[in-house]
Amino acid sequence: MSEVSEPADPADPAHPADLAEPAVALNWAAFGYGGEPRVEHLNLVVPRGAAVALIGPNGSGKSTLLKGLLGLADITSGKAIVLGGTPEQARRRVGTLPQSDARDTSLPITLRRVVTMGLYRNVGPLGRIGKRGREAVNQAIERVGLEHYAHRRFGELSGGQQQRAILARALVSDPQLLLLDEPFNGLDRENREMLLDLVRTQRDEGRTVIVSTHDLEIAQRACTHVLLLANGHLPGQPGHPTAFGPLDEALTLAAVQHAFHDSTVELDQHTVTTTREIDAP
Ligand SMILES: Nc1ncnc2c1ncn2[C@@H]1O[C@H](COP(=O)(O)OP(=O)(O)OP(=O)(O)O)[C@@H](O)[C@H]1O
Repeated sequence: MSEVSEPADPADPAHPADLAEPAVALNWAAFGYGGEPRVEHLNLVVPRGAAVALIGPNGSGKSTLLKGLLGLADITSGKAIVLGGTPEQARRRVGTLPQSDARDTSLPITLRRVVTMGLYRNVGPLGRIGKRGREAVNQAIERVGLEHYAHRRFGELSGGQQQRAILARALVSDPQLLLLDEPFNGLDRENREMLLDLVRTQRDEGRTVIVSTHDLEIAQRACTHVLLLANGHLPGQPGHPTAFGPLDEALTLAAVQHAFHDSTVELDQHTVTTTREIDAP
């Protein structure tokens, strides 16, 4: 016989009633800039604890979708619910790793300071980071294996270490949703394995991860779901989804070929690779 539980308190963010809500629900949503959609026709529900691989060719709107979920790109039509509210309301509970080219490595600050910045949205840059905050910073740095580098200047770290530091900054506030924009770009094998492991751990701990990538092996090894985006058929048209669902149902060769309609798609054992015809020798 199953147990009868207490009624849910919807005001308690850690309560199961809150966790039963999807992490993201998009209802014919479109996101873009200056009122112009760059990705559209998004109709999907991401359950809590899912890890979604966001895959599509250049320009299909992966970054725009991630920015839209943070309230940093316009919602030009439809509706977007993130962690039960608007993207702006959810932002404090979302951790982000922007694309590496959006990173300023010239700032003369330590890795520890970079990670501490992940708490500013809760306390503000002039707010006091108490003992708990300092412990959270230590834990986030340890989690990405950089405890011996905490006092190094951020700009002196290798690309992979910088990526880990930004990841620690995303994790330090214990976010319920992680949005990672091409975090595997330029990583060597060791950093890549560490990041794959971290995505799996986040998911196992009940957090939701949406990770954009060009690498289908990452989807296959770390994710539960896949969202495939395609470019519009004419230049300048917004991107749109071609498949969304659990990985074993949605990540098929046909669906990938559909998304990358201007590329050659090959299936090699467990790995699917795409080559743009324009780039092929
Ligand atoms: N800030 C912006 N203002 C106006 N248009 C933008 C802006 N950022 C991106 N775009 C346009 O939106 C479209 C989608 O770009 P987006 O960066 O979201 O695609 P993507 O799938 O992430 O591409 P990539 O794989 O190259 O990172 C592109 O046509 C791009 O030129």
